[in-house]
Amino acid sequence: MAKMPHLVHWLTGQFRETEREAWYRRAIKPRVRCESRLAWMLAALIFGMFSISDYFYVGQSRELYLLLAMRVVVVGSCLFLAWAIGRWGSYSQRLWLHALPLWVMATGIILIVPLRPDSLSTQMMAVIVATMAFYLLIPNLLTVVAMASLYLGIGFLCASAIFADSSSVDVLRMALLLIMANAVGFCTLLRVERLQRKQFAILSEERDQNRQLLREMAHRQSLEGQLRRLAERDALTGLANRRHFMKRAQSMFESAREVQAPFSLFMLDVDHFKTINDTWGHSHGDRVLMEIARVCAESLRSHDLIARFGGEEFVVALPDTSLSDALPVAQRLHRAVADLALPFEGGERGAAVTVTIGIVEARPDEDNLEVLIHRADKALYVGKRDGRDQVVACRESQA
Ligand SMILES: Nc1nc2c(ncn2[C@@H]2O[C@H](COP(=O)(O)OP(=O)(O)OP(=O)(O)O)[C@@H](O)[C@H]2O)c(=O)[nH]1
Repeated sequence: MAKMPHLVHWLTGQFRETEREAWYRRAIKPRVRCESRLAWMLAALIFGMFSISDYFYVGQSRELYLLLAMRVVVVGSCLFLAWAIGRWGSYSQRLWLHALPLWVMATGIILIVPLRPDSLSTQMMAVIVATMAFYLLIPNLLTVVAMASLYLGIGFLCASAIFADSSSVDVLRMALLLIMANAVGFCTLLRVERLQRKQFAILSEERDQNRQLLREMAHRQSLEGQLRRLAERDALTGLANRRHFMKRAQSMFESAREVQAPFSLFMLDVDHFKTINDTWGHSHGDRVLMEIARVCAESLRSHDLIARFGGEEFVVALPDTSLSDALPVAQRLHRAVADLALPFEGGERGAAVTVTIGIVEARPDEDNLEVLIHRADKALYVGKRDGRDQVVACRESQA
């Protein structure tokens, strides 16, 4: 958890780190734009409405027209600036745009003193309300508001002394009231600024932790996936391994039995693989196995299952396939392997590799996958015994 007391400046209420402060201001930009626009529209409306009291104080005179002209300029400027803030106010880059209406409004309030010197007490109240509104109603940075409020207070006191002939005691009384209003507004806004930033810091930290957590979860899931694949795959050929084959083939076999669909299986064994190893080396033998795995996998349908059963032996499960349909598939694999041209180290073309395949179809009463594999093995043995390089189907009579 971040150390909050050191995070925010005690006097300005801003983050000490400029990067973080800029990030915060960017984050609250839309809200500030919207609230500022509404607040300035409201402030301009109220300031404009005081034209009614102008009429009662000064009557139809030159001062009234001057007051009306000044109010129109201030209201118009504030409305224009409210629109500009809504459109361009960024709060982090164009701070002056947010400060400008404060200074315009403050100038308008100060200018009332020479034009309506008789209503100083009402104006004093208006200044206090305006000061509080600067601090609490219109979103702005504390430093910006404090400067504008200082300008309003000093300007008003000076105007009162010069144009309303206020005594020094009255000016002092008004100065104390303004100091009080400023102190209350400053402390309240400082508290709000600090609280909002602390809240933002906590939220960002939580968001960072969540993101980190999500990253870790994704990493963990991908590791689990990798581990699962490693546990299910044969490291050399990338095909399913024996254990995974038994699990999946069993469920395929059971599904086929449930709907009484045909189910075939064949065992494929590389001929004279020992000789290949002994003649060309173990790594060439590995390449032969990988190539056979590749061509076999490419020749099968997506819902067939091929696995390396062990050594140079492969097994294929063919759901929804009868023996008569499995036979051409096995012959296709047999041909594809025979057509393989496996170059040796140095580019020399290798001798043809052949395979023997034993095929079997599950009987309707058969419910044991191991027995089915055993029968396919027997057909394979027959093929090996009869000279290899062939496809042998296990007929009922051979079972
Ligand atoms: N290169 C390589 N050889 C392997 C691998 N697994 C098993 N072998 C070898 O495969 C050979 C299998 O030999 P055998 O069981 O006698 O079979 P074969 O020579 O193919 O003879 P037949 O099957 O009767 O045609 C052995 O020499 C094993 O060492 C492997 O992953 N890579």
